[in-house]
Amino acid sequence: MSRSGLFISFEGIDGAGKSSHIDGLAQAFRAQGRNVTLSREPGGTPLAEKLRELVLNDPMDALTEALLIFAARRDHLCQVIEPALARGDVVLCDRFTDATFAYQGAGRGFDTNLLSILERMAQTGVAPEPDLMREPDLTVWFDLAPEVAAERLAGARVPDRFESQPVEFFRRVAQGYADRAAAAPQRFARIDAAQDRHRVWQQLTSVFVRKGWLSIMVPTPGAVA
Ligand SMILES: Nc1ncnc2c1ncn2[C@@H]1O[C@H](COP(=O)(O)OP(=O)(O)OP(=O)(O)O)[C@@H](O)[C@H]1O
Ligand SMILES: Cc1cn([C@H]2C[C@H](O)[C@@H](COP(=O)(O)O)O2)c(=O)[nH]c1=O
Repeated sequence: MSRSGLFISFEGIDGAGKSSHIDGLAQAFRAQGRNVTLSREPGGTPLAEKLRELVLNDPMDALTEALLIFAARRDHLCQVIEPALARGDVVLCDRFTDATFAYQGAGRGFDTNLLSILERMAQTGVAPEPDLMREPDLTVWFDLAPEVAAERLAGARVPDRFESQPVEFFRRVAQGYADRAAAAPQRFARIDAAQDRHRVWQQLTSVFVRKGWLSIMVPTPGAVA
């Protein structure tokens, strides 16, 4: 029997802890017989990865930044996400369009009406249903205070154009995520990312079990039985 694809995005401010859990979820889905496509934004295709390098490192104005991000997203949808969903894969994507509304919209103060127009242009006409604007089936939001995220990231890596922003920027980004979640509560699952890794993993997997997408609670990756 063919299975429907699932498109799941992971969001949160830099350092919230998303990436620490995405591989574990991929393993959990694979253990239950699902094919998984792992990807990230900006990025996920050779072209989009080149655009990622520019967006994360080169100075540019806000419109250029938004256009490059949506160009990368369009390529990613065409080359990776839609084909994977058509095969019935579970697509686990580290960030998607909510990041654009949170970072470029709330963080940078870019016009969100214009972002909505770009979103419709970039995300429509790729799915088999011609009028469908592709969006995630579920968005897992790792909610963490910017001060805690900054402590976790301190000294961990050389900061890029976003990571080097002051804490006030991340307060606006965090509020941007909260607003997006409030506007689409049926799509969002909030994770309290201030908990320790084990509890974050438990809360995360319980979301998937409740939806019927994972059939059992999955042990924390690396945990000794
Ligand atoms: N629950 C946790 N408690 C304490 N530290 C954590 C927790 N989860 C992750 N970390 C640590 O915080 C740092 C950031 O985690 P991670 O890279 O997973 O975040 P992220 O949301 O993917 O960040 P980014 O989007 O900036 O890549 C890492 O050093 C990681 O080991
Ligand atoms: C998709 C997307 C991302 N960003 C920012 C957010 C992060 O600072 C970086 C990506 O780095 P990560 O370590 O892979 O999380 O890009 C953005 O500003 N707008 C977006 O749409």
